[in-house]
Amino acid sequence: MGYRERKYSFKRSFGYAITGVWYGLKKERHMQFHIAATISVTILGLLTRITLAEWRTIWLSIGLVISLELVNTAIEKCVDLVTQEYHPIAKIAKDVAAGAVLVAATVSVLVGGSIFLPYWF
Ligand SMILES: Nc1ncnc2c1ncn2[C@@H]1O[C@H](COP(=O)(O)OP(=O)(O)OP(=O)(O)O)[C@@H](O)[C@H]1O
Repeated sequence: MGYRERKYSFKRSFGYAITGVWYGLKKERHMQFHIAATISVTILGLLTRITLAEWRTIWLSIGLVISLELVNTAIEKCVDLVTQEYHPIAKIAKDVAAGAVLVAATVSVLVGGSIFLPYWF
């Protein structure tokens, strides 16, 4: 049976997904920036004593950015698998995927600012 026809158990599929997250954390320099930002925001949130509702918004923002960074990495890898040559469509695919991360990161900064700034000023 080819690997495409195999049905994996939930536990095994979960293991593959964790491997994917681990790859993103280890190899992607942008991901390391997101992790540093997550740690900083968590420390600031604890020091500022933000509310549970505010933590939920922060967690959603962090999840959105990190998830999109993982999808961006997956798209980059797929494009590289298809072509190592310059191709205008490869450029569009990678630029649009990177744009999705940029949009989410910008919204997260706005969310963080709108939560923290009123406490501080
Ligand atoms: N095959 C290609 N054809 C055309 N343009 C490409 C191609 N590969 C990359 N690019 C251009 O170079 C940019 C950077 O691509 P690259 O794959 O190095 O991603 P990156 O953003 O540097 O990601 P990372 O640093 O996380 O690997 C892309 O956004 C795209 O504009």
